[in-house]
Amino acid sequence: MAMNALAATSRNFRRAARLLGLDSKLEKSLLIPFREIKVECTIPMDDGTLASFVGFRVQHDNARGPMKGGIRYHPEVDPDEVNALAQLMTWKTAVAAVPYGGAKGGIGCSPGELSRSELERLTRVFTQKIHDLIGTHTDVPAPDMGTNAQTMAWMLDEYSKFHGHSPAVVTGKPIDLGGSLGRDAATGRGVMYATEALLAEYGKSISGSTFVIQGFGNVGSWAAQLIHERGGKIIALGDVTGSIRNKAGIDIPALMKHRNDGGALKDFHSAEVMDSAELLVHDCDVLVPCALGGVLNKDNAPDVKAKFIIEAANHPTDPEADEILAKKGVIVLPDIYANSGGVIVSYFEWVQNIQGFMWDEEKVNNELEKYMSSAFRHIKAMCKSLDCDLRMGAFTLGVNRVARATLLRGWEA
Ligand SMILES: NC(=O)C1=CN([C@@H]2O[C@H](COP(=O)(O)OP(=O)(O)OC[C@H]3O[C@@H](n4cnc5c(N)ncnc54)[C@H](O)[C@@H]3O)[C@@H](O)[C@H]2O)C=CC1
Ligand SMILES: O=C(O)CCC(=O)C(=O)O
Repeated sequence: MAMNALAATSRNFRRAARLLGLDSKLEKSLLIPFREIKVECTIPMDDGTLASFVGFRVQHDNARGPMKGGIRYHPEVDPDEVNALAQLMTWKTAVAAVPYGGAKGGIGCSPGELSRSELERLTRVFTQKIHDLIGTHTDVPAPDMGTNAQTMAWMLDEYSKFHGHSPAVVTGKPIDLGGSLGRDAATGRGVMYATEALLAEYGKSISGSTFVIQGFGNVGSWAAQLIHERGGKIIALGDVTGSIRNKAGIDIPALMKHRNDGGALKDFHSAEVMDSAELLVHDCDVLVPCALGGVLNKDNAPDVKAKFIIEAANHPTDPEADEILAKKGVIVLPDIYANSGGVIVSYFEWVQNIQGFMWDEEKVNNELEKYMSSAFRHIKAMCKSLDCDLRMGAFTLGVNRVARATLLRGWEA
């Protein structure tokens, strides 16, 4: 059973605040969100009936810049989860050293059960309800689970009806509307760079290591392709429809083709179907969760066999699981660093929109690699100076940067 996401994230924040010796009033102020928005979104469905959904945007902190974070469409979206994810964005943008604060949004819905036109109407109504609270220099949404570049195109269009053409109000847009080359792959590419950096610390590399991946959407499929390209052997993989394995390594380009042709994972010809409950505890060198939060908890952590966990998803590991995994000697690379490639390239997209100048893909990927490797060095330095694990190294790095910005702005009023 997973812990409440907000309780788990706040627990990690408080541990970091204690390690940093943060003033208790500043600690309290950093934890409370700047603003929580909850809106009713009622739309006509294709059959003529009305349906109502609840949309959220939590703007957690803006001390370091405009608030930034994705919009999730998923049935389990709730205020505590969005709040936790918004808080994680604040520490993540600080770890990545991009000039943003943190936010996250979502709508409680099942996107797979809505038609394209229903999704468009829902996105437009949600944007109408929040348009005066987001903006290029206040809060900049992006895609997350269940949303994509098309969702951002609808948000951009709806927002622009109120405020004039505003390409930098969302990132993760289609290239034709000012999206950045490389943004689609960026989170997965960042996961690959982060994995390389971590394995190198232990004298290992992607090539020759075995991987298990949960989630085969934007993040999971790009991570799988890039790990595969670098010689990593992906021996098991799963999504919401089921899981597959192949000891010799799954042929990822063939699986991509199968998926893009509309095939389900379980019908992929050159792998055997396995029980999804076994996926996260499958024997491997590196486990890469790329789907939901809370999937590694006190119930399954004792059975994890991976030596390394790369948190490509947000908040896949409970603090209770962290303790169990640490005792087993499993090294966990935390989400606020491991999946920061997405927001880093979102920053590049925003910069390009504001400058009105497009970068080529090579520049995007080279800059992404520089930001990822710099953040890793800074996290390692925090781990060394505070004698802590990678999660606390990343949290203390992020929290300290936000605390400094807050104090510099004159928090002591
Ligand atoms: N898209 C982005 O740029 C970023 C995403 N993330 C995080 O990465 C994770 C995945 O996001 P995306 O790939 O964008 O979402 P997506 O919607 O493109 O893909 C989600 C994947 O998770 C799978 N999934 C859903 N429920 C599952 C379950 N119960 N068991 C197994 N698989 C399940 C889906 O089948 C799908 O393959 C989320 O935690 C998200 O917050 C983090 C940073 C940036
Ligand atoms: O690209 C972005 O702005 C945010 C992506 C996101 O939601 C995340 O990193 O969790």
